[in-house]
Amino acid sequence: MKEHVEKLHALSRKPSRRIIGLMSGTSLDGLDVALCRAEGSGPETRLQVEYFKTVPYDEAFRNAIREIFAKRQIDFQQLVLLNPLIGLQHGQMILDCLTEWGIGPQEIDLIASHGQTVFHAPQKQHGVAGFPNATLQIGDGDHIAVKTGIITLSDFRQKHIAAGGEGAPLAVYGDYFLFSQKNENRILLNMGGIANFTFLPGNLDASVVFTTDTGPGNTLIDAFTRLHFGRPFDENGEIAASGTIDPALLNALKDAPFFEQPFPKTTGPEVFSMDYVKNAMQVSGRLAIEPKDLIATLTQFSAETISEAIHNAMQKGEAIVTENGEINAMQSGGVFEVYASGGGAHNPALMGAIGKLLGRNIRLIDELGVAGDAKEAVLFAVLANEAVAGEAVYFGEKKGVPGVSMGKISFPG
Ligand SMILES: Nc1ncnc2c1ncn2[C@@H]1O[C@H](COP(=O)(O)OP(=O)(O)OP(=O)(O)O)[C@@H](O)[C@H]1O
Ligand SMILES: CC(=O)N[C@H]1[C@@H]2OC[C@@H](O2)[C@@H](O)[C@@H]1O[C@H](C)C(=O)O
Repeated sequence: MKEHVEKLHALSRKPSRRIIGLMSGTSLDGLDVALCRAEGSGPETRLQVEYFKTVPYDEAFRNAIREIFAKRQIDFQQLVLLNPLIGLQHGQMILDCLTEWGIGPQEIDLIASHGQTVFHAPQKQHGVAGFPNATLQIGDGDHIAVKTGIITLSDFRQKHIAAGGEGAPLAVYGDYFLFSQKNENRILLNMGGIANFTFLPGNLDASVVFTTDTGPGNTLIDAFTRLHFGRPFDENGEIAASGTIDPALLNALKDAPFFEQPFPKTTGPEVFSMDYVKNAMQVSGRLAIEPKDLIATLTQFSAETISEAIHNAMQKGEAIVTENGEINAMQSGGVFEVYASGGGAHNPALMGAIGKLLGRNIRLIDELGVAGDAKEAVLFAVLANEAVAGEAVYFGEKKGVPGVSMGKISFPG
């Protein structure tokens, strides 16, 4: 119906847009809902977070997702049923947030929905000849649009893959638009289930902006804290702080092809799973390790792989992009600031270890005006803002940051 297209056209010309960004990540802790007001677009984007809430998932919903999450073999019907159910649940969670905030759905211009990643399979990881990079996010956007009455953009990662990327990390676009600062080289480190970072050069050159996953953030710490301690995560890193790092197990954990791959690269719990850890325990002869020592070692594993990735990317180097578009090193001269976000920023054991390994104070993204827990949801609001109101931005020829608009549009009627 053309009224919808006309509405979209009108909101692309509004001086500012109210956009709800949604993120539910690999930790399955809940849905992050960020109500943002965005003005302008691209590097001129100005964004204010008006409201933010993480709506926790109940145990039954979380378990239903876990049945199919990051698994090679699943009950196919469960996947099909969850696709609309997650859309409906997310739609209801948005309506509940709006009621709590005293805002009507008609006051919102757009929803930007990440959906739930159920399987991430970059070519380098699946290795199946003739098949492309692949990733799947479910939680259908049409269901969110119809449930809320709000135009919804969803399924952002497919365009990134279609344009040559691995479908992640997508944070890089919003990171560049919102957090670049002249004369300060910045690393924005996000530690969710999986950790990633964006490099923002102090000369603001978009063609040098770069992003990559580094490996596990909290996913393994969470899984083994759940198994051995019956808690969802190692609150404030207390278990890690009470344990001793096991060097043999740590070495075995770090022995994976992912860590040898050039930047940019992406991964997920498909690789960094409980079986991955059990295999490393076997290889290193540490099957009987004390649970608290295991948590300490897994925390150090995340800290070392994060720090080494940042260190390797930031070393002095001439070549930034190799002939085939891979990243060699940054022209940072080793001078940069690190700003952390995501749940891992609340874990002092992890933060402390990274600071020690990098020999610098790790700052919090909150200093730059956005709460660390809200950042990923905010970044999807930025992607939706770009899709409806942005101009083309050229990010150079390197891999991982194609200059394309992302998100599929669902109209409510
Ligand atoms: N106080 C705390 N102490 C230790 N860890 C914490 C604390 N608060 C949150 N976390 C960690 O943060 C995790 C949630 O992080 P976050 O919401 O950023 O992940 P996500 O968005 O689901 O993952 P991803 O970014 O990989 O998709 C929790 O599962 C837990 O491991
Ligand atoms: C496939 C997928 O969902 N990847 C997530 C995950 O969580 C962190 C890391 O792995 C990152 O690559 C990505 O999310 C963020 C939001 C991103 O795309 O920037």
